[in-house]
Amino acid sequence: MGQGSPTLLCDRSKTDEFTYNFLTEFFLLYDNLPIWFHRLISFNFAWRNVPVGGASPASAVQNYLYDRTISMSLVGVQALTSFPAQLAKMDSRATRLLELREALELAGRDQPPALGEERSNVAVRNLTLATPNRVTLAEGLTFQVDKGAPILITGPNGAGKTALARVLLGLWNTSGRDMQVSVPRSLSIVPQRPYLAPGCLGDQVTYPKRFRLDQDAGQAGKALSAVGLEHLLERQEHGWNAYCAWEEVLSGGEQQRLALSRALFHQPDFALLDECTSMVAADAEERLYDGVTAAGVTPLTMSQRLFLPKLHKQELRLGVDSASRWSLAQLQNGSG
Ligand SMILES: Nc1ncnc2c1ncn2[C@@H]1O[C@H](COP(=O)(O)OP(=O)(O)OP(=O)(O)O)[C@@H](O)[C@H]1O
Repeated sequence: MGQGSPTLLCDRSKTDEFTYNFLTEFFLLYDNLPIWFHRLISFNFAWRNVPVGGASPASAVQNYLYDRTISMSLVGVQALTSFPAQLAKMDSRATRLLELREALELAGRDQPPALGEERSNVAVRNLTLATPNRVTLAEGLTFQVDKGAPILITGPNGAGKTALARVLLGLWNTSGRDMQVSVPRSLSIVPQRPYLAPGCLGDQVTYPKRFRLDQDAGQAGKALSAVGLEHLLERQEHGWNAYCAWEEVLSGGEQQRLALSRALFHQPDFALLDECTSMVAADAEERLYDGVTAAGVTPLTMSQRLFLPKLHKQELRLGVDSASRWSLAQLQNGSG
């Protein structure tokens, strides 16, 4: 390098020094950028950034090597500190894979819910009801629901009422020695918080089927009146074809009634009614349930309390303080 070179570099030294410091900081912080890039840039600036009246290129290289040693050490320390977190992530992935393998093995061994088989009743035998993280909610659960003989499934919060609904719908895994869970194909659910599909008023009643005015208006009209929502048809300017954000326009109780109207429209043989009238005025509940049974739908009613006992034949109580944590009783008032 000639004599004139340092003078030229001195003129640019302030900017270069700032850029050098900035880039060094940057690469120290974001060490996941390729190390070679860091080396290349740093070396380039170290070579050019000789301070005013100062060091030779040789000492600039020395500075660079010193910086690089520090930065590499920091990179190493950072890698070491992040290692436990990475290990935990790997461990959780491996655990999930093992769980999946176990679930697949179990599915091969135990009988899954016989969703494909046509059955005329709901039959559950020796079921161990458990959450996905294997907290047992009930053991040896056994009951049967025949057509026309509604069952009331009660229990406090967290007892497993919705969990049982999920098992019957085939959404949760089942286990238990000699276990049997058989349900008819014609089984639907009316949940506590209904899903209101984007679509017209007709679509809300016929969900998941798309509403066809010429085919569905009659049956949908009957279903809407049975749940006391016939006024919606008049209230909406476009009748069945009215569109709006239903979850904003309808009250909680109206949304629940609308969800119930779906069961009356489709008329499945059995329906899991999971606290589906919790927001409906108490004096209207009985009429709604009468409408369900009159439509030939047999309810499996999930409720925290003994609810409309005269409409149900038996009570399955979950969360009972015994070894198996459930009990089954016939209801004397069950209507025939
Ligand atoms: N996806 C899930 N993973 C793990 N545990 C769950 C899951 N869903 C529910 N649980 C647990 O399963 C237990 C039973 O829940 P479930 O919803 O069936 O109770 P419930 O009897 O319907 O209660 P509530 O009357 O409050 O609706 C609860 O302890 C709940 O925390």
